[in-house]
Amino acid sequence: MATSFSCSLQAILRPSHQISIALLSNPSSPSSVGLCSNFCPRIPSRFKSIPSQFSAKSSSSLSATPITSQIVSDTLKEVFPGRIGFLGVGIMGSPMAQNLIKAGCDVTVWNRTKSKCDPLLQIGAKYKPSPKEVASSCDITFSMLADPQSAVDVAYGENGAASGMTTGKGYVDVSTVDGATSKSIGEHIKATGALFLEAPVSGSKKPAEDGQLIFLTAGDQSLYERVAPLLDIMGKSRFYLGEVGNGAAMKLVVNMVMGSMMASFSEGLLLSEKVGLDPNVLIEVVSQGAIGAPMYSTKGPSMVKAAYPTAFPLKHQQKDLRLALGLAETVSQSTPIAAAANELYKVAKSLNLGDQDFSAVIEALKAKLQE
Ligand SMILES: NC(=O)C1=CN([C@@H]2O[C@H](COP(=O)(O)OP(=O)(O)OC[C@H]3O[C@@H](n4cnc5c(N)ncnc54)[C@H](OP(=O)(O)O)[C@@H]3O)[C@@H](O)[C@H]2O)C=CC1
Ligand SMILES: O=CC(=O)O
Repeated sequence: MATSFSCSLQAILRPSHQISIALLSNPSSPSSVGLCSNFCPRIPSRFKSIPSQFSAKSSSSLSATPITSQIVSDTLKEVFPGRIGFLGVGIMGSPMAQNLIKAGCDVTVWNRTKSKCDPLLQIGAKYKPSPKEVASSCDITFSMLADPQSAVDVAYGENGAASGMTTGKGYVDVSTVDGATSKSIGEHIKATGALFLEAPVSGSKKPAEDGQLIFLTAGDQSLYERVAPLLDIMGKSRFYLGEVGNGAAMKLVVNMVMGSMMASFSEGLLLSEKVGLDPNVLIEVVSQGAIGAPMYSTKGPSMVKAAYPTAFPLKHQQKDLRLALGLAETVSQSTPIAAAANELYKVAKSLNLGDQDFSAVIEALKAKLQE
């Protein structure tokens, strides 16, 4: 109970931080300042991380009244008085739905493989046997699917979400897909009278568990504002990028860079070893310098041990590179580095590494070196 209360408190304060910061930093109320620094340590940094020109944070409904669990739950009802559906509870969808449930939201889940819903049902989620039934019983439905085909099937295939959508409802697709797929899903949703937002996320399994994702949204702005408190439960920042397709494009460009970085890092690890250096020292040097990225220090040590515990499946990284190359094609931009990286991920997939973490791309390089 204590855990779920503090989780709710943090989640509820986050969407409303502009006013809560003002109230809690009142010099006449030093104990309130203590409460803020104890319970919302991430507020200052997340505040900075949301570029004001892109964000449309909702205003606060919090008051200076001492916070009790009843007030927290009332506040949640005020910032989001609705039922939430979640379609697809794989590596990402599961912790995202879990954070909504822990924050006190009324969440109904569906997954193609039903057993993956069980841990969520145990902590209070409801279950419906099809995307259609989830959408018809919820106000807002999120989907987190593997790829364009599954996103389409779940959105407007047989018994898809669109067949349960009506005016007043909203569909938020957080899967990583290409812009054309997203637009097609948006058109089918809007044809029902409902609203559509694409909102792919940057950040992997751990950021999803920690509620630290970055949402790259585009589409209906009123829906964006309506779901902002929910995005703030699951993420640390959110960007509103305008027309449907822009969120997908931003996500693909980011993951194109990430895939190339991982391939290049793999090459460096293998070269360092070959010339007699300790690759663990290379990881340390890279991490301390200007090219340091959390990805290198978190994944590097296990890569040296040839272990690839899955956070971001390699097959999804290859899908993102493929889609990014398609995006570049639409504007006739040459992307030779991403194209070379994509070839490596394809080799890794042919070595049956698709379900391993994308850092397993190093195995494709090892195989090439042995040729
Ligand atoms: N993992 C990561 O670090 C990140 C992933 N992403 C993106 O998020 C999305 C989900 O990724 P992740 O959770 O890692 O992947 P998973 O492979 O763990 O989950 C994929 C989900 O899609 C479902 N699915 C796949 N095919 C179908 C289908 N034909 N019909 C219905 N459902 C289907 C799966 O159902 P089932 O359980 O039955 O297989 C599962 O729920 C992807 O687009 C990925 O690129 C974005 C940011 C980070
Ligand atoms: O899409 C993957 C990620 O880490 O972001």
